[in-house]
Amino acid sequence: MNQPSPAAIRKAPKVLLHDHLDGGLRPESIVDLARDSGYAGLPTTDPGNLRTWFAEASASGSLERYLETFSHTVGVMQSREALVRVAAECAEDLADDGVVYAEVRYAPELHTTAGLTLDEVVQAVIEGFEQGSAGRPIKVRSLLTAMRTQARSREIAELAVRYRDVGVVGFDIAGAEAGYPPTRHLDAFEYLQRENAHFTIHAGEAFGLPSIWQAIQWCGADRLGHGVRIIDDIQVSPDGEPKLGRLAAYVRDKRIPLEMCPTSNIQTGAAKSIAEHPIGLLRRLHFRVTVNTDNRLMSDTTPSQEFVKLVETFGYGWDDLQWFAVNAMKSAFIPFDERLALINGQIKPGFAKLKWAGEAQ
Ligand SMILES: O=c1[nH]cnc2c1ncn2[C@H]1C[C@H](O)[C@@H](CO)O1
Ligand SMILES: [Zn+2]
Repeated sequence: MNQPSPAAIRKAPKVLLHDHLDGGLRPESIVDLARDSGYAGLPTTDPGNLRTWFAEASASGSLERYLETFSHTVGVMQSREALVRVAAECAEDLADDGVVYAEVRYAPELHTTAGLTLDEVVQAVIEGFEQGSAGRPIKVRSLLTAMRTQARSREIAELAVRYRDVGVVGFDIAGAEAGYPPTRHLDAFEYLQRENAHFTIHAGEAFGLPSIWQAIQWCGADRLGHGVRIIDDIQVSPDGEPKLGRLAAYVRDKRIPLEMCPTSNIQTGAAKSIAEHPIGLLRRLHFRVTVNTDNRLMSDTTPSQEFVKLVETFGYGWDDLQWFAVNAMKSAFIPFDERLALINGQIKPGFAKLKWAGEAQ
C-alpha cells in the first residue's frame, strides 16, 4: 500500500461535519460583496492581503478574539444574493477538495440586519448549496446554529425543524463558550429531542469538562463540536497506560462523535500544536474522532490540508484516513440508508482505488 501524498489526499472522498459558512468565504468574494453592498469596514480590499489578515488576526490564542473577525464576513452576508453566492461557492470549493458529504453551519440570526427574515436566510443558503452542488459529486446539508450569547435558540431550533425535510439536518450552538454553558439553552434542546431532531453542541473548546458534561448529560447532544478538553478526563501513566474518567469513558462507550478541528484549536489556544493535539491520543484510544476545518478562511485551511498535517505529524496511512472518513459518515445527521450508501458506494471504493494506485491489485 502506498503512502498518502497531498495530491492523493485531495482526491480521497472526505466527509466534513464541522464547517462554518461564514468562516469559509473566498477573499475575492468578500471584496466583491463589500463593494456591492457598501460595506466599508474591511481592513483591506486586496484579496491576497485579506486572506493573510484573517489568518493572522485569528491566531491570537483566544476564542473571543478569533470570533471578532467574523464581523467582516457576516457584514457582507446580508442579502439573498450574497447568501446564495457564498453558499454556492462553499459547495464548489468543498467539492473541488474531494468532499463528498458536508454539513455546513451558520447562524441565521446574524444575517437579518438588512431586513431578511430568518426563513429567507435559510431558503437562500439552501438554494446556494443546491446551485453549487449541481453536477458535482457532493451533497451539502445545513446545520442551523444559535448564538449561545443570545436568547434565540428556541426560535432557531423551531426553524431547523421547519426546514428538516428540505436541506436542514440539524442544530448547533456556537460563540463564546466561557460564561455561556449549554444548559442556558436547555429549552431548545428539549424541544429538539421531543421532535426527534438531531443536534451538536460546541463544547470543550474554550471551557473544560463541565461544558462537555452538560452538553451530553443535560442537553442530550448527539455530537460534540471540538470536545478537545475531554483529554482532561484521561490520565496516561508513565508506562503509557491510559485511564479514562467516567465522562471520557461514557463518550467513548457511547461512540459520541468528536468534531475535531486541529488548526482552529491551535489558533484559539485549545491545543498547543498539531503534535500535542489530543486527536493523536483519542484516535489511538478509538474514540469516535472526525476531522474538520471549522473555518477555512480564518484557519487558512481545507479538509485536505487538515489531513496532510495529521499524516505529516502522526504518520497516518490510508487506513487511518479511511477510518476518519467512515467515522464522520456514520456520525452524519442524514438518514441511515443514505449514510450507508455513501460509505459503500463512494468512500470505501474511493479509498481502495487510492490505496493501491500504481500497484498490482
Ligand atoms: O470554533 C468556534 N467556536 C465557537 N463559535 C464559533 C467557532 N467558529 C465559528 N463560530 C461562531 C462564529 C460564527 O459567526 C458563528 C456561526 O457560524 O459561529
Ligand atoms: Zn465551530
